[in-house]
Amino acid sequence: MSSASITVAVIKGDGIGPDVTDAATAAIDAAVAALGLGAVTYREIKAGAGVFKETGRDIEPGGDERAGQADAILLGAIGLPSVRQKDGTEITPHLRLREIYQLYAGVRPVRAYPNGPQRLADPRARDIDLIILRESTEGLFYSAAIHGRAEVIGDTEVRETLRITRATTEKLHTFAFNLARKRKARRGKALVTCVDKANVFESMAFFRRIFDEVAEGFPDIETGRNYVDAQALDLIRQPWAFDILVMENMFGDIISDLGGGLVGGMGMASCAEIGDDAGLFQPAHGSAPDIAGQDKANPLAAILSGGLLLDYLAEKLDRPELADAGLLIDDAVYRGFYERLIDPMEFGGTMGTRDVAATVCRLIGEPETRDFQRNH
Ligand SMILES: NC(=O)C1=CN([C@@H]2O[C@H](COP(=O)(O)OP(=O)(O)OC[C@H]3O[C@@H](n4cnc5c(N)ncnc54)[C@H](O)[C@@H]3O)[C@@H](O)[C@H]2O)C=CC1
Ligand SMILES: CC(C)CC(=O)C(=O)O
Ligand SMILES: [Mg+2]
Repeated sequence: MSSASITVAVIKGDGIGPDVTDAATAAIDAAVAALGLGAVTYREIKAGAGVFKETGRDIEPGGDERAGQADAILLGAIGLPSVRQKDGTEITPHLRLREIYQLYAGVRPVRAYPNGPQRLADPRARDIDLIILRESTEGLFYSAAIHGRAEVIGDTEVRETLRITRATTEKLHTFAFNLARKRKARRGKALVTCVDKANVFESMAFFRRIFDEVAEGFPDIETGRNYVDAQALDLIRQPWAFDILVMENMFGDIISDLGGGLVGGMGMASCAEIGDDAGLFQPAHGSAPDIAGQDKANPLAAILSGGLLLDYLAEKLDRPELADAGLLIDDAVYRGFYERLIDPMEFGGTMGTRDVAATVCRLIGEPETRDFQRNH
């Protein structure tokens, strides 16, 4: 078993970003320590609205490059509504990182835990376990990734481009079907639904056509097609009926917050952004300025993103034991809810950021946590 050091670039960012990032690194450390897998080296990179306010740059010099030199990138949250560019938009170096490293596959799990937070009264909502797969480099975010890409016509009109390319869309759908095969091996079933607006937009008809083409290569996986407006309805009406939802960038952004809300709130919304050579892991939520600095943020989205990071490194570094460390984080969160040991303030509970993080880390270190969810 290799115990070569793992290097993770850490961008804590703004608002609650630093607090939830500290929680994620603590959980990662606890998981690798529990399995005796050696140490993780963290290299911090300063970026965000705070840095922009101080220096006029959204990331420290050389930060974009150094982020890509690590084995993976861990990010908290970036942005403050009070800090804006001259064009009126916020500070978004993370969009640029997605573009530079072509992190096209935004994996955003939406999962209900037993005794965990619920927003739907229907008992079937206990079975929610789906993945929003959000294309993360193009779509309607293409103009936003790099400032100045929008077409500004004096003070009378602004045009943004919705870009769908065959190359990225083929990779995205292939990623979706490969993920479906992995989930089928574990759960016995898999369904990939293409979520689009192919009734109206040519770009979306193209997105769906490529979905159909890629699907032909995966006859073992069930497929579905849904318009995004109907999908929003279905996610409230019968979210348990879905498995992997693959969609354009902007749709994925919006549907992700709906997904977080379904299983409690944004503090449950983890995220992996994966490209061919790099991966960035961050909660799907923002910097939550309304609760920043009060120890109120739920760190579970960041902690679960840390689990996704370890799972990613298992494959990237060819160290399968790191996937066990990732599962240990997942098992600890599962056990924490199952045994009612985790009670975040986000859901009216008593536990602040540090308390939730400490509880998860303690559970990670207890032998009975191993394989907990598979035994329950
Ligand atoms: N990936 C990123 O770094 C993102 C950054 N942002 C930025 O964050 C700032 C705030 O944006 P908002 O639209 O308010 O979205 P937000 O996700 O920060 O907050 C939305 C709501 O969810 C709550 N919330 C979010 N995360 C939480 C957590 N971990 N625990 C408990 N409650 C949580 C907040 O208190 C707020 O009520 C903006 O500057 C925005 O641009 C927004 C989304 C993603
Ligand atoms: C740049 C971010 C503010 C976009 C966003 O909301 C997200 O990535 O989920
Ligand atoms: Mg978002």
